[in-house]
Amino acid sequence: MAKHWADFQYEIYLQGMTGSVPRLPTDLTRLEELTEQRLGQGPVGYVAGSAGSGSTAAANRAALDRRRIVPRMLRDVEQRDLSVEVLGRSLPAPLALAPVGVLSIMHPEAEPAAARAAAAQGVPYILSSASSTPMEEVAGAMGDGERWFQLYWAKDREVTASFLARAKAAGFTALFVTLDTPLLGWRPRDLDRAYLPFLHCVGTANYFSDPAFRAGLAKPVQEDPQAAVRHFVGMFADPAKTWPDLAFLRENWDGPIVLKGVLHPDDARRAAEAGVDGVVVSNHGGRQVAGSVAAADALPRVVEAAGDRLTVLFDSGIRTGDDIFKALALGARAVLVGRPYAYGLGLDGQAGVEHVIRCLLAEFDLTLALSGHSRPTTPSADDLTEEAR
Ligand SMILES: Cc1cc2nc3c(=O)[nH]c(=O)nc-3n(C[C@H](O)[C@H](O)[C@H](O)COP(=O)(O)O)c2cc1C
Ligand SMILES: CC(C)CC(=O)C(=O)O
Repeated sequence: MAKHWADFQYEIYLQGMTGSVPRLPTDLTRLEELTEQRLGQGPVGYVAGSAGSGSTAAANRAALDRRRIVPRMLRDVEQRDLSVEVLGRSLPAPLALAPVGVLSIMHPEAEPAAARAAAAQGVPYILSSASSTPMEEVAGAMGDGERWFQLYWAKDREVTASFLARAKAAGFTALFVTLDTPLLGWRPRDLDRAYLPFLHCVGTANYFSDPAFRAGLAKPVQEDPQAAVRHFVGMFADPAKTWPDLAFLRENWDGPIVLKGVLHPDDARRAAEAGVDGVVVSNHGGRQVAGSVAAADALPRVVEAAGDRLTVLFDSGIRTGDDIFKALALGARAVLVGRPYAYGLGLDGQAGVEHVIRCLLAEFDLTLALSGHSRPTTPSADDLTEEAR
């Protein structure tokens, strides 16, 4: 019989017969608290935090919780295949690791450890351009793993061009352009501690090692790290960009381009007209617009607008296997997960990230089967019911 992701469940029980239990909880919602106990409030506040009073992050969860699965019976779910095609690649399951910057605040092995975990489990890793490690080093850690690159679209054209050229040379195939962060959102949890993580990784980070970025500094990074961070904050994103500017990226990137942070169906239509390949329906895990629509509530309308012109991915609030099922039933091809793997990294390095991937996919595999499906492409709105708000 084919190996299923759900086999992880019995692997755990069978190891229990020799007295061993998992090092981390299998309910991933417990990881935040454990990470805070281990690493303290500054780093975990940054990762866990969100915009304003946290209403968008809460709405993301509520929109997924409000939708309930209506399981179907007697549909032969013995042989299951979780693979999906995304951006011309066959993925072993509908999951990728979301771009999460500055991971050295979680663990000294940072992005390379997360990337190795993704590669070991066959899941794509989307490297943040705000990585605390130069992209070439992360790529070198990944072996054959699927490498996707996330771009903050800098004010400075030379910096953007340098990032695209470096990403291409390092073997990254798809480009995820994040649109929802032309400015940093209002994040009280970080503001109250005056905690901005970039000073903590100024010596190593991807930006600070970039030749085009360094060319814009009056003094070397090591001589004046605060000035380097100030320069970064002023140029990493560009609030003046508009849709026609996308032509520059299309001309300078050969592979698939995906726009991350689309919530309105008209923006999905514009994305299709601009000739990009996909969108991520996302509100950045609730970190940007306080009071924003919940990502899962925005998903069906974007899927409808995209039709078959765009691949629609989803993130913001995925914590369990049933969340993945619901996102697919609402029309997403695959999902990204952010904070849970950052906590896994903080608690147990590469092994912690692998644990998070395996738990999510084992639970998803079981949810799929127990709901009457054997393929991730078959759940639909018909499998869900929506409870009153
Ligand atoms: C600490 C942290 C850093 C992030 N850094 C980036 C980033 O550099 N680029 C980006 O596009 N998104 C970034 N995101 C957003 C994630 O890619 C993703 O959209 C979000 O985490 C999904 O929500 P979830 O954490 O609830 O899974 C970051 C999120 C967190 C929590
Ligand atoms: C603003 C970025 C540099 C990092 C990010 O995307 C985030 O903290 O959500």
